[in-house]
Amino acid sequence: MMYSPKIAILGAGSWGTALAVHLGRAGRDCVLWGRDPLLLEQIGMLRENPKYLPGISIPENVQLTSSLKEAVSKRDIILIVVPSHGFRSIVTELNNLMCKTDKENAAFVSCTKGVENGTLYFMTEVIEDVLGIEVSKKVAVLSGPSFAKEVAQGLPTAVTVASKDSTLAAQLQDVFSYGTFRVYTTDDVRGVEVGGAVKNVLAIAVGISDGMGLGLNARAALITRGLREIVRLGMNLGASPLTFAGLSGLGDLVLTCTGDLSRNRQVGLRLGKGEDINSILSSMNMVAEGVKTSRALYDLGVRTQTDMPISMAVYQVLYEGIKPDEAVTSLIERPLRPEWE
Ligand SMILES: NC(=O)C1=CN([C@@H]2O[C@H](COP(=O)(O)OP(=O)(O)OC[C@H]3O[C@@H](n4cnc5c(N)ncnc54)[C@H](O)[C@@H]3O)[C@@H](O)[C@H]2O)C=CC1
Ligand SMILES: O=C(CO)COP(=O)(O)O
Repeated sequence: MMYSPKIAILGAGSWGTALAVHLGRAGRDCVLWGRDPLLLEQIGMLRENPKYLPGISIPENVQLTSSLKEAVSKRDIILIVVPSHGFRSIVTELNNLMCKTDKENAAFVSCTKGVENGTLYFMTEVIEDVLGIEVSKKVAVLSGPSFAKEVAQGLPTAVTVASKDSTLAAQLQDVFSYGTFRVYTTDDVRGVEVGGAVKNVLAIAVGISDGMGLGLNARAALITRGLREIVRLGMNLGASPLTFAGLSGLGDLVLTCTGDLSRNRQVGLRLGKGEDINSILSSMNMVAEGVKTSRALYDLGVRTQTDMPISMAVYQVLYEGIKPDEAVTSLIERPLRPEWE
């Protein structure tokens, strides 16, 4: 019998809306939840999200609600697509409002890319911490190179679903794969989360370099040495190095560092041109995860004794008032070393 799950998508920003559009087109039973009732009402009237994904029509079969309780009642799959700083509060609300049976029956899928400040938890760890679910059983991650706008436009996209539960990973692969959207599976949950979180910080670094006009050689160097940082951290956290050559590693790193649709790259470009981080952030209506993640990554680097000079330089620019050109100089003047060690 065909697997026909009921899906809830929590977060009506650009990515949540794009996923709803995609799943709606695939004929899936899905409901999109957003915290802003007025926006949800507007989306319902226009059948598009004017704030986060204008110009893209949302299929009629996508249900809409601003009631979290209603969204997650009797759902088989719950996609969490809110920024990492709001992730814990949503999961805590779920924990409080879902009945035991609904909690036990649902699979929880993080579509968020970041690390929680303070705890330094990845999103599946936040889920486990709050819901007390063994990660191996009911948790998955969806990640990879996937600009919301392009997914919503139906352009070819390949992503990765990671879960320790191979049956769940295969079910999600089947649920999401439709049209030009291809899904691969892996059991390396932590590796996929590391790649998705760190690439946002590195995209800020590449944006800074490009914004300063440092050229294509510098861009390639930052991406390649940045990948080295992802691999080092990932391996210190028990991930498989192979994961970082995949879609959620190199794939998303290249996309975010070079694609102008990236909000993180845009933050970097503007920093590189001399703008102040506070004025950049106050002008944006969307999240650039790398800004908050760079702080958590700094702490994670210290805790795991991982050498991550590019990520650290981004942290210094964002939080310690170091000027972009000083950060570049300090990277270039580092002691010379073998490429692999
Ligand atoms: N936009 C993209 O192309 C992609 C984004 N992602 C990831 O998806 C996550 C969400 O990003 P976007 O949808 O792009 O962000 P966005 O900035 O477009 O929208 C964020 C949404 O979350 C809501 N929100 C913010 N704080 C919240 C909270 N505390 N509780 C509940 N809702 C809250 C906002 O109202 C908004 O609806 C991020 O981790 C991002 O890295 C992943 C792949 C692609
Ligand atoms: O994660 C993304 C694409 O895979 C989106 O990147 P930004 O958050 O930088 O826009």
